[in-house]
Amino acid sequence: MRKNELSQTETSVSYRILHESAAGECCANCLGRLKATREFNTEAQGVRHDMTNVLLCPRGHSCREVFCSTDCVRRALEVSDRSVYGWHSFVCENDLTEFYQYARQSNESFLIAAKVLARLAAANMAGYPALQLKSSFLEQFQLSHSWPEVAARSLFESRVNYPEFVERIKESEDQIRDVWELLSTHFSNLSELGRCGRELVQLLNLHMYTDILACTQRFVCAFSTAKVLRKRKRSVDAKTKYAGHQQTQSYFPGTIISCSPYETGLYSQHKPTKMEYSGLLLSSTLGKFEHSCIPNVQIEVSLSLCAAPCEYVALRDIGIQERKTMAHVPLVSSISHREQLILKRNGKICRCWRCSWEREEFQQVSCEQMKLLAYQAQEEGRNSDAEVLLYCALTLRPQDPDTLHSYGVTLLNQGKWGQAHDIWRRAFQLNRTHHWLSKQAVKDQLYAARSDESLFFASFRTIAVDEIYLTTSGPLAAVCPSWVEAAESVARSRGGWDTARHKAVPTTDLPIHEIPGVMEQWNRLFSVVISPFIRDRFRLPTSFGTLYVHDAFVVKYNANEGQRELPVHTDQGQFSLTLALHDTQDYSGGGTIFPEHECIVRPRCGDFVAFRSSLTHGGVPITAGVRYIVVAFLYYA
Ligand SMILES: O=C(O)CCC(=O)C(=O)O
Ligand SMILES: [Fe+2]
Repeated sequence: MRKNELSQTETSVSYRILHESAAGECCANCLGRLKATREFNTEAQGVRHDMTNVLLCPRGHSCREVFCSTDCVRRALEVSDRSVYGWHSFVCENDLTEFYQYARQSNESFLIAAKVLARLAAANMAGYPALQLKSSFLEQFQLSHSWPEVAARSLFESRVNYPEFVERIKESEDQIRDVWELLSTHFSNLSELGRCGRELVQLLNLHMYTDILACTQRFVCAFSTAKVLRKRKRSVDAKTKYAGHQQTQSYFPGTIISCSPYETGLYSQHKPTKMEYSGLLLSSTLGKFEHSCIPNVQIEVSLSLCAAPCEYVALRDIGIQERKTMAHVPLVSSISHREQLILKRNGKICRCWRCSWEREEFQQVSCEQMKLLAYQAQEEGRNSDAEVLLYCALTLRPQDPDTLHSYGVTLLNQGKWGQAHDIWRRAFQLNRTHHWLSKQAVKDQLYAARSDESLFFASFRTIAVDEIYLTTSGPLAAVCPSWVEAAESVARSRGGWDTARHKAVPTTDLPIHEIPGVMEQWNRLFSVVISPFIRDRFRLPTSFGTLYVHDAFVVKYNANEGQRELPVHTDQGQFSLTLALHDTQDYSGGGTIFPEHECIVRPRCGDFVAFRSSLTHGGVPITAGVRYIVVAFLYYA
């Protein structure tokens, strides 16, 4: 299976009733499936239930609860001779209605837990600990079951296969713990519901794990659970908009991420800042993936109103014999923390190479494994870890071109621009046939640094001191039309523009050094205009270093097809520039947006905006016409 391929898709059990009630799905009392059908109407944004086969709550249905039989209605509502409230009397039309409605808007598991709470609360409210009594009653008959088991059994009465249930409790302790953690997160929101919410929180105790399982098992026996992160999906990037763009990054590999249909695509996946838990996934497939700290599969969930399709995406090439693994614990944590979590969850410690490496059992890790660990570390943004791993791999195989290439990348990712290019240059001397290294060497040679040829400082406007400067006298206006023409002619000869050169935010572009004629002019203008301007504005003394080009390319935005905009991102360099090759009258919209400064800069033809690459910026959507720009990423070394 190749990297980024989907191994399978399925619709998870949970989330099917996210944002809506369980009505129409199952009986409120016995949780048995109802025959009622459910229709989802996207236009009306609503759900319509066919209620012909179900019984509504006889108290007026403000609770919107439904039952499968008169027997269940009776059990839910009856006040028995021991004056125990039926659990539903307790939630329907009293203090708890608000809580219950809140539960409805939350996810399935929470709803089920809410029912458990209601049942326990009902028992306690009457001053009659019914469940415990049942337990002691059974003890008289010398049945050796713990009270939570009996309690669980009592919730289902005779409808549950009890031996199987007890077996499952043992198997599923970790999952129950997960359910519990998730529920307790939700419960913390209960304080907002005032007194009754707070009282319910008090009722929670450890035994509830089993109760929750008892309630969920009817639905989801043998289903595992996992937390779902809200993040942009890898599979979306790999497959859709920029087809053929194979390199995607994963910041929490192996964990489950989700993509809400309401999220806009404006923010790129680069540098995610937030991990947000958005729900609990109950799925039949999840349990089949073993844990590994170097997982090869990531599970991605699309949240929608009526179903939650899961996709299993390969994080790297997976051999036929290889086991598919995912991470059961957050991989961003330290080895000791991971050890604790994995031990608690799986009852054993993890024996993957990553753990061996981090436990400093270095002899256990081969050179190939070090490389793999380094690639994973790079994907997770742990570049200093990757640097150490690659350094060690290089002590074993000092001339390995792929390792040298990755070593350069990992230096680059840490802002060590000069060192990275140095390594690549030396690696090329050792391996002149290596595809990537030779391409890089050609590029570096073409952009070879020259000293500044003048002290020509273009006139400018300061947009933000020490951050963004805009030239105003159009110092490069003379070359712009011919550059656009040259780029279009190269694109025609190649059968189109490139869309796969940039990892985080792919642009429709062509590299300057592959456009004949433009390269030479660029180099001259770079040393006459661009370099002096940037060094002067950002105070980079000639005595300490030189300004180099890491990458430079012509970008084409077209309102009618292809790229119209660029998500907000940061660039790969220390200084970036955007040079306008067209006049602003030739298109509508467009420009470089700097959200932190709340400004959009639209240079005139021949002017450029220079800024620090670490500043977030993006390309504003164009609404008509075509916009050509040159983008360059520079570093000072
Ligand atoms: O469209 C723009 O002005 C921004 C382009 C850009 O930021 C990039 O290509 O990295
Ligand atoms: Fe950029």
